[in-house]
Amino acid sequence: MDTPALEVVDLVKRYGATTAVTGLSFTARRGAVTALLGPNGAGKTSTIEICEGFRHADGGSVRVLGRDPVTDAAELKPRVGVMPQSGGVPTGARAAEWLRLMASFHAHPIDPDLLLERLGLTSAGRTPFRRLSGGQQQRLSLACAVVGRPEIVFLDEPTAGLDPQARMATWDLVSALRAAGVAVILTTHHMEEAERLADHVVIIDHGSVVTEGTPAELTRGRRDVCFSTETPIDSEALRAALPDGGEVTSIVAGGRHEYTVATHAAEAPGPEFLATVAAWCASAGVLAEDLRVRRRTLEDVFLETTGRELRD
Ligand SMILES: Nc1ncnc2c1ncn2[C@@H]1O[C@H](COP(=O)(O)OP(=O)(O)OP(=O)(O)O)[C@@H](O)[C@H]1O
Repeated sequence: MDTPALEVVDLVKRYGATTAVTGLSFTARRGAVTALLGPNGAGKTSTIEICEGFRHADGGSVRVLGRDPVTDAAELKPRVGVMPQSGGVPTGARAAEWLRLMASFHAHPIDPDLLLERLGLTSAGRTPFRRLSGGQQQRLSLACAVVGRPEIVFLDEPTAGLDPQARMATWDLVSALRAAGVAVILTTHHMEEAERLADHVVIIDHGSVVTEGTPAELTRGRRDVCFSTETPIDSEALRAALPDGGEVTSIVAGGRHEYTVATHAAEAPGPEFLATVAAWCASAGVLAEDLRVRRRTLEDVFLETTGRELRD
């Protein structure tokens, strides 16, 4: 079996009295995108920075391409791409010159001009880093991380604050890296990003893994029945009509009442559950518009596993 591109075992990181990472373990494959999801302060950046060799662990172990990120740093440097959350490029450096310089450190780099074009940065090539927009700075950092054709690349919130076009260009690049056999490790707060890009999702909270799997595995077997109405319904009466009790929640959006009906049964609601909801609506004279079975999303799973309270 292939050795994993990244292996994190029982990782611990403390900052004074704060334990940011508490026995965290996961692995990441080559040719796959592994997404680390977690609320603010969950320990994602600390974990990534230890993997990058920028921070020392207080316990556990990390192997990047089978090597130790601190003691084998020199050997790993040309094989590992790093896009930090911010910075990494001198403020006065012109975008294209800097990327060409980065490319010159590698034996078989991607053509820097091609990469600039791909990320929509060609016209900003002569602009010093500090004068680039936030989104352009981010894309240049991404270009620097991948120009050397790394075997593994760490992207810390690569699309935070990007407009939809720039986000799409970033997603395309991540998909191309994956197809080329690169192990992509990314942190993100965008559930859609994880759902679309990730082969493996690791949800982290309070410094350890709360659940992990493919997006399909994580959302499997979880479905709700949803519909909307012009006027409010008697939610309690609908709940009472459900075979297993179930749960009816509602929100008001755009002046409409949107209902979500979930089952408490272990298995996903089947055709009869949908029929029960439809039959109750008919008997109550409720026109259930947009009635559908909705697969639960990664965002639902994220909120279920990490809770709804706000973090510092
Ligand atoms: N250099 C530091 N000194 C002290 N505490 C730190 C330091 N870096 C991080 N922490 C603390 O460690 C915890 C984990 O932070 P970390 O940045 O790893 O989380 P995160 O999951 O990346 O969060 P975010 O999504 O907000 O980027 C937080 O409580 C944070 O305040």
